[in-house]
Formats: sequence, structure tokens, C-alpha cells
Amino acid sequence: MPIILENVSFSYSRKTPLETLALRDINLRIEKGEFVGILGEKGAGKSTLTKLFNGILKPETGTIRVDGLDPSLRETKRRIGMVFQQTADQLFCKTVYEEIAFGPLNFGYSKKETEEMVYEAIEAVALDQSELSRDPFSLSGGEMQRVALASALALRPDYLVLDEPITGLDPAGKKDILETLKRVKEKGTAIITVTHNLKGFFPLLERIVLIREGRIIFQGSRESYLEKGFEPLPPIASMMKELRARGLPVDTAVFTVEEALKEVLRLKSTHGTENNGN
Ligand SMILES: Nc1ncnc2c1ncn2[C@@H]1O[C@H](COP(=O)(O)OP(=O)(O)OP(=O)(O)O)[C@@H](O)[C@H]1O
Repeated sequence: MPIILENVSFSYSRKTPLETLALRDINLRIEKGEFVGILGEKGAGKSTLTKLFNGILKPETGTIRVDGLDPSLRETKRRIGMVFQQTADQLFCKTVYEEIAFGPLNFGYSKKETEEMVYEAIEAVALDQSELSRDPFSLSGGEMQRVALASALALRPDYLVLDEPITGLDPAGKKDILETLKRVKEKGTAIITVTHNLKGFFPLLERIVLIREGRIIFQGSRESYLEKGFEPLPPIASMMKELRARGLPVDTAVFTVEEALKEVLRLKSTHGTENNGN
């Protein structure tokens, strides 16, 4: 069963002079196993939306159901793994092991079951067993991100919700996280990620939800997102758009460097043939 939001609105500091309407009339359905990207400018309402999925925030109007359940139920929280934007704020235990084991122990799994879950989670994020005794705060940004991911995965969630998971990481760290997310998705977990960093991420997104000023202004495939000319664009699509604007009839529905290269070579060979004919 999916996550379904119907006519959801949310305001901060409700009924005070500081009231801010962050989301309005959101209708959204996220299926199991999907890889969805939530895009939008700063302040659009992306983080607020993710916090509604597992009941951290409650809608002011409208309804949310996760596999038919209310998001604030304990069972729902088990089904949705969350990794927040400031990963360090999410870590609070003395060792990596305790950090990852926290969820399963808190949900009443035995020590033995918890151990199995911890090992399964570190395998999913390619974290070495030798890291388990380390202090999470002694880790690099990329390693901390992997520990946060492992903690979210330990309870074997059906949905993994991420807020800017690769922001602030070095290129190697970004690559690691993207590889990890690919593996997690292959195992059937839905991934819902807020990102403004489309480089590397764009080819993974099966569906895009674009938010502007608290409203969903687009939801659909990558192809249709590019076709409709929405921003932000991944760097490779920006480049193809620029080439097209300069008169080269390239296909702009290109998601990877390899595809772009193929497209440019295809064009070169077509032009080459035309030139030969002239
Ligand atoms: N705790 C809060 N109290 C009051 N207003 C808030 C709070 N958090 C967010 N807002 C406001 O709600 C709106 C949506 O914010 P949100 O953080 O969801 O946007 P975002 O798209 O995630 O932005 P960013 O990319 O900067 O994280 C903004 O106007 C923001 O200022």
C-alpha cells in the first residue's frame, strides 16, 4: 500500500501573529518501491512535507495515510526511516553500534535480533564492522551520513525519507551515498528524497515532485519535467538546453554524461554526413 496525502495543508505558529502557511492543498501518492525526488527552492515547503510523512508534524487540514495507517502511530514510524538535513543532530549515542541498534531495541527486538539488524544495516550502507565501536562524532561527513542511513534502515523500513542526503559531502562521499541508495532501492525500499543537488541524483529519480510556495506545481517523470522546462535542472540537462539554444538540435532529455556524449557524437556524425554532402 502507498503513502497517500489528501488535501493536506500545514502552518507553523498557527493562530499567532507569526503564522506561516508552509504547505497548501497537497495531494500526493507515493507507491512502495518508488524513487521520488522532492524539488523546490529554499522555503518552498520540502522539509515540512517530509516531516508530515512520519507524524513529526501533523496536518492542519487534510489526511495522510501510510499503508492505510495514521502517521503518528508507532507502527507507522517503524515503516518510515528518516534521515534529516543536519545528520550530526540525529546522532546521539556513544558508539556507532549503539546508534544503529537504538531503533530496534526501542521497538522491543531482542539483543540477538538487534545485532542481526545492525549487521544487515551496515552491510546495506557498506560500513565496515570495525567502525561499530567508533564514536559517531569522530566520523567524517560521509561516514556520519552512512551511520544515519544505517540507523534509518535498521528497522527494515518500507520507505526511506531523506532530506538533502548528499549536501556538504565531498565527491567520493556523494558517490558512496548514491551507490548505497541504488542498492537500498533495488531491495524494494521506496526512497523519497529532498534534494537541490541534482548532479548524480537525477538519473535515479523515477518521479519528481516540484513544490513552489507550498504547493505542488508539478509531479511526473524526469522526461516530462525536462520537457516542461522546469528548474532546477541537472547540470547535464542545462548544458544540453544551452546547446539547443545555440542552434544545435540535441535531444534535451538526457540524464547522464554518457548519454550526453552519445547524443553529441550522434549529432556530429549527422552533421559530418551533411557536410560531406555539401
Ligand atoms: N520551525 C518553523 N517555524 C516557523 N516557520 C517555519 C519553520 N520551519 C519552516 N518554516 C517556514 O515554512 C516554510 C517552508 O519551510 P521548509 O523548511 O519546509 O522549506 P524547504 O523547501 O525545506 O526549504 P530549504 O530548502 O531552505 O530547507 C518557509 O516559509 C519557512 O520559513
